[in-house]
Parts: sequence; structure tokens; C-alpha cells
Amino acid sequence: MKLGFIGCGNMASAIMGGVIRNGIFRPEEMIGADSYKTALDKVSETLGIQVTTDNRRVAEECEVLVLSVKPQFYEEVIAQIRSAVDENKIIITIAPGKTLEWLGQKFEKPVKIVRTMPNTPALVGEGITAACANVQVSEEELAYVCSILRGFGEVEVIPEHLMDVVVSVSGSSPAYVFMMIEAMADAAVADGMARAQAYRFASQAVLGSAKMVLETGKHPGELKDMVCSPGGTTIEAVRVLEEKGFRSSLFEAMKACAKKAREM
Ligand SMILES: NC(=O)C1=CN([C@@H]2O[C@H](COP(=O)(O)OP(=O)(O)OC[C@H]3O[C@@H](n4cnc5c(N)ncnc54)[C@H](OP(=O)(O)O)[C@@H]3O)[C@@H](O)[C@H]2O)C=CC1
Ligand SMILES: O=C(O)[C@@H]1CCC=N1
Repeated sequence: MKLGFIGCGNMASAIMGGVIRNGIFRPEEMIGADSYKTALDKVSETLGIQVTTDNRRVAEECEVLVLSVKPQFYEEVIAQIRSAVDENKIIITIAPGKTLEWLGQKFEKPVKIVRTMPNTPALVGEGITAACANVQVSEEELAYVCSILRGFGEVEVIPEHLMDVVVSVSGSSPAYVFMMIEAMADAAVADGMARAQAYRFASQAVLGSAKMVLETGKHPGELKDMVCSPGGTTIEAVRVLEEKGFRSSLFEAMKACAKKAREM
């Protein structure tokens, strides 16, 4: 077994889907454990990977192990698998707040750990993942892990102190974007458009706008100004967004998000 997951919920299945779709690993090279049978049935049926309820089995059999349970279960899971993890295995973590130092203490011995923060767009190969590693991980090993992570989107190696910022700017931010798309579609429905069509228009506008930022290299403010015809419709929308605190809402939401990550 090459790649194992302990926890087969939303984020793990997004990663599994991306890794398989991009041919990084075959389903038969992957195994997932979960305490929730429905989650196991879902990944087994939809992705064809092996599944088990035995966390230790995954730790024993896999070269690379993703800890994909909620942060509050990390301590319990590490205690279960600790003796099955030797100096040759690589642990990938995806939980906010769980520092390399904390993780190293919980394993109670030197273990190779790569701390990451992915996001659910991994499912469609458009994720972005930040990664940092402890001293036990060599440059080659970090490059190998990054090649796995690159299977479901972009990857950047960053200093660990930025990891809480990454939670708010990319780990959690798909939720804010989905809320925006939902609200935009609601407004379009209120103005008479069919809901399915409204989701298509709103989503494509968001996708195209993100692509413009990435591909033109222009400042987002300049791109916004290009949409605002003098005396036109967009500047009216911008005026109301400013009045209702659109930017400030995002600013405060992301500060709260990063603060929560720091406290975990
Ligand atoms: N969702 C996201 O967008 C992102 C999530 N993450 C991180 O990914 C991790 C998983 O999050 P997410 O996928 O959303 O959570 P989910 O609840 O969807 O998945 C976690 C799964 O782990 C199971 N589980 C709980 N305890 C154990 C255990 N002791 N042994 C084995 N399995 C267990 C859960 O079962 P049960 O439901 O019964 O508890 C659940 O099926 C978290 O650390 C989260 O912070 C990181 C980036 C983005
Ligand atoms: O909500 C959470 O805690 C996780 C971390 C980033 C996205 N989801």
C-alpha cells in the first residue's frame, strides 16, 4: 500500500478523488480507515479503494499516511498508531492548529511529518495546498509528498507560521465563495431566472474572474474598474456592496477563521 487515510470524510475523499483521477496512485494502492461505516462504503463504492475500520492496519501497511480526522481526534488516533509508525513512513497532516512541534510530541519519537492545509476544490483538481515539514523529512521526501499533493492542484511550501493564514485564505475560503454563489443565484432567481441556470451563470462568472486574476497579472482593483462603466450598472452594485460592508465582512470573517485555527 502506498497511500493510506485515517478518516474518510469530505477532505479525504476530495484528495483521494484527485489523486486517482490524475493517476498519481491507483485505487488498489490506497486504503482508508474510518469509524463511520457509511463513509467507508462511500469511498469504497465511488473510488474503489480498500477500506477498513482498523486504523492501525492502515498505519502498518502504508508508506505515506494522511491523518484526515477532525483535529479533536488527532491525539486519540496518534496514540492508536504510534507504535506502527517507524522512521521510514511519512505522515501527512491536514488539521488546522496542529503544529509540527505538537505532532512530534504526540508521536513521542522522531517521525517524518509534513503538515499541510489543502482545500476541497482538490476534488476537481483545482485545490491549493500549503505544506511545511519537520527536520526528519529530507528535501527529496518533501518533493515526493509535493508530487502527491500536486495531483489535486497547486502546492506551495511555506514557513509554518503562515499555516493559520492559509486556513482562512484557501482552506476555509471555498465555503465563503459557495455562499456568495448561492446568494448571487438567489438574487437571479428573485429576478426570474431558473435556479439551475442561475448557478451556471454565477459559477462561471466566479471561475472566469479568478482566472483573470491568475492569468492577467493585473491588480484585482484594476480588473474591478474594467467592469465598472461610467454611470453604469456595476458601480451601483459596488456602491451597495461597500455600504453593506462586503469587504469588511470578508476581512473580519477571515480574521476570526485564522484566530480559531491558531487556538486549535
Ligand atoms: N473539509 C474541508 O474543507 C477541509 C478539512 N480539513 C481538515 O480535514 C480533516 C477532516 O475534515 P473533514 O473531512 O471535513 O471531516 P469529516 O467529518 O467529513 O471526516 C472525518 C471522518 O473521520 C471519521 N473519524 C472520526 N474519528 C475517527 C477515528 N478515531 N478513527 C477513524 N475515523 C474517525 C469521522 O467519522 P464520524 O463522522 O463518525 O466522526 C469522519 O467520517 C480535519 O482535520 C479538517 O480540519 C482541511 C482542509 C479543508
Ligand atoms: O472548517 C474546518 O475546520 C476545516 C479546516 C479548513 C476547512 N475546513
